[in-house]
Amino acid sequence: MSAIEKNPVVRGVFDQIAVGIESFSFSIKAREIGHVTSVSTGIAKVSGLPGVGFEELLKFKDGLFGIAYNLDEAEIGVILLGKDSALKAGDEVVRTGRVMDVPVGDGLIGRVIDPLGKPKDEKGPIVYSERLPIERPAHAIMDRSAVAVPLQTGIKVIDAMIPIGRGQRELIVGDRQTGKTAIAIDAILNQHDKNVLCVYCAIGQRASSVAKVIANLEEKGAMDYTVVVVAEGNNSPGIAYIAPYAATSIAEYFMEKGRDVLIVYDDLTHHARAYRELSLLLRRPPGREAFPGDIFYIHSRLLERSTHLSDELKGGSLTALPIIETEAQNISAYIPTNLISITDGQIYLSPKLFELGILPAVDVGRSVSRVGGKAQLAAYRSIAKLKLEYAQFEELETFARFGTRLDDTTRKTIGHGKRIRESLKQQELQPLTASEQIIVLLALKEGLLDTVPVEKIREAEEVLLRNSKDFPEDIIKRIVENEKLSEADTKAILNKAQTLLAPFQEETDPDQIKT
Ligand SMILES: Nc1ncnc2c1ncn2[C@@H]1O[C@H](COP(=O)(O)OP(=O)(O)OP(=O)(O)O)[C@@H](O)[C@H]1O
Repeated sequence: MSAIEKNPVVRGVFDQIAVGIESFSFSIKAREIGHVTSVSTGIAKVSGLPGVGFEELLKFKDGLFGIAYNLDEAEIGVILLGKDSALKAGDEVVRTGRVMDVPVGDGLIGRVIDPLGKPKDEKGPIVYSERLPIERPAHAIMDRSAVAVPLQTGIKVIDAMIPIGRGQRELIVGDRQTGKTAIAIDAILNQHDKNVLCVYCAIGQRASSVAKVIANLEEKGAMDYTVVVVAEGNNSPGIAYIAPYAATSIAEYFMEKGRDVLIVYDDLTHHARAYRELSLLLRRPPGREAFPGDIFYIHSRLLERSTHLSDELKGGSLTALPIIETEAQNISAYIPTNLISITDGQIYLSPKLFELGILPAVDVGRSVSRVGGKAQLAAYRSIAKLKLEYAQFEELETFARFGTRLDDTTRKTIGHGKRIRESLKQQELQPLTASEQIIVLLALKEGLLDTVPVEKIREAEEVLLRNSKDFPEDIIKRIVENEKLSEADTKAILNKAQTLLAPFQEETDPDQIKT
């Protein structure tokens, strides 16, 4: 051994080099590159990627992405997330090793984005806290709590007769142009002081309709607590397909932070159609109405993510208002029946009522809320009878049309029912607080409006609403705090209402002359 080799410092270096050589392992990371074999609207067939996983994100040229969907041995079917006009057979495709995800975080509030997380407004780049996969498993049963807190929509007919609770999934269903979007937007506007964050997801809507919704939200200050996710009608079907999942991941982020969130899917008919288009192009076998076999599953796994989390998981909630468009009022078509069975109730909008100017055109008889009743504010119990009275009226009204002579009781029921119908009308973009609703509906239920001519009901109601601040403050506070109204409270409200309604009362029975 030479003198240099005996030097302990040099020996130490030699030892370290020896250990390094021993532990060195040579590894080559293979990068799988496939090739496009064919392209059709919204999808591409790719070969040469044997290791690709289901729903893995694939990168095409020019920043175009796709989701691996059909995994056949010879080639895979890919859903394209963008314009495919430049794509052609032979182009390279690279695996990314990850699934599709979206940016989430407080920075998204007030923003309009596309389902890929890119901004669609002119407010600069999106600032986000993390990225979440768009498809996430729904929370397990043990993670969930019962629906116990109301989600006030501000719409009288809904809050009083078809109440929605936080964590519920309530379908809004109706023909085209029956006011479906209007109901969802009113529900969003009503959350301004309720600390509920909102996500509005437009799928396949016309750009002009989406612009109108955003303008309304902005004008009423609702963008301060809303995220808008837009997949327009002219986007590729892949974008429309992922939109509700991306929006749900954004909403879930806030829910998991303990916030109450409301999400609107406008609408899932377009979503189902986009998925049908993709499935047919991917040559999946068509079933009923040419929809693929897993059409029920794509919607159930989406809506199952809405829930009310347990206190251990911070107690946040995600309430879903999916919208579905029917054709010729056919609620027994495939997609409507699927969604009716997935959700916890439905608000049915009737084109007939819409034509008659009864807005919102909610058909109370065909609408139901399967869980919200338990979460409804206690004060609404004092007006619970209204729903029954309205149903009785609707039945009798049909008979009355035949010109039969009516007895006194029937005449009174019809007169009362007409006033209920008139009082349930409500302009869009004007949600009412719970106390305002209770004042009007209590006066209605106790018959104070029965002596007001039907054509003056709106005016009389406006007087009540204008003066709603003059009603005893402690009672209003109790309504909001979910306390039951005592007999004394009811009396106090009715006394005040009676004074305000005095100028509208007619001495004779206003229905006497007409029937
Ligand atoms: N309560 C209301 N008061 C006054 N106008 C209303 C009310 N509800 C809806 N409208 C009007 O009815 C029209 C249709 O409403 P909306 O766009 O909400 O319907 P939709 O069913 O969502 O339509 P689409 O089928 O195009 O999605 C709109 O012009 C809207 O302003």
